[in-house]
Amino acid sequence: MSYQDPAPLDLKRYIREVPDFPKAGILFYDISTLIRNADAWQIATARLAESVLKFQPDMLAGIESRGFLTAAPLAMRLGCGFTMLRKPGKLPGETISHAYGLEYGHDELHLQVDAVRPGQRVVVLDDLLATGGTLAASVDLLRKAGAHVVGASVLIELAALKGREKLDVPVTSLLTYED
Ligand SMILES: O=P(O)(O)OC[C@H]1O[C@H](OP(=O)(O)OP(=O)(O)O)[C@H](O)[C@@H]1O
Ligand SMILES: Nc1ncnc2[nH]cnc12
Repeated sequence: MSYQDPAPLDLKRYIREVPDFPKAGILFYDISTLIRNADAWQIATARLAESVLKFQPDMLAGIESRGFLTAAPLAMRLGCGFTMLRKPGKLPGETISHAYGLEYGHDELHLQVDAVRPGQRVVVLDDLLATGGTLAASVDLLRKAGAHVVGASVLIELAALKGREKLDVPVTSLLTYED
């Protein structure tokens, strides 16, 4: 059964653009204003589900923290498991990690070594693709844990930063900003 969009809603109207956050020169795309609107968030989630469904995932992986917001409702909707890629010091048990650069700094992600079963089809979710460092690190970690990473999906893509070029899996995005 395929999802029928009830209205041609322009989701970009719900993304707040904040200049110079978190530091000078960065234009921050704030999804708070999208997710606080029930109708807009429901439509965004449904459209995202439609784009993720074609990867036929067994499991969705969400990236802390805004990636949890996109991945968790989709996992429920698609009947998939959900696993978390987390910032340092948050996950118990044995983890693997990867440090990476961001548009506005550096960070590190961790994944539990037993987070996925070998060969499971995993789609990694985030709210936004900028330089691609975060998603590239996530794909790397999921593969080290034995996953078959079949795709990556985001709400927002900042195309000028060419993050997509860092990824060797197909990427879907709902809203593309050219600059
Ligand atoms: O493509 P990149 O240049 O790697 O940037 C994208 C990442 O940056 C933001 O996360 P942030 O680390 O700010 O964490 P948050 O989700 O906890 O706010 C965003 O949610 C993505 O995860
Ligand atoms: N410009 C931006 N807006 C919101 N989240 C981001 N993550 C990385 N770059 C970002």
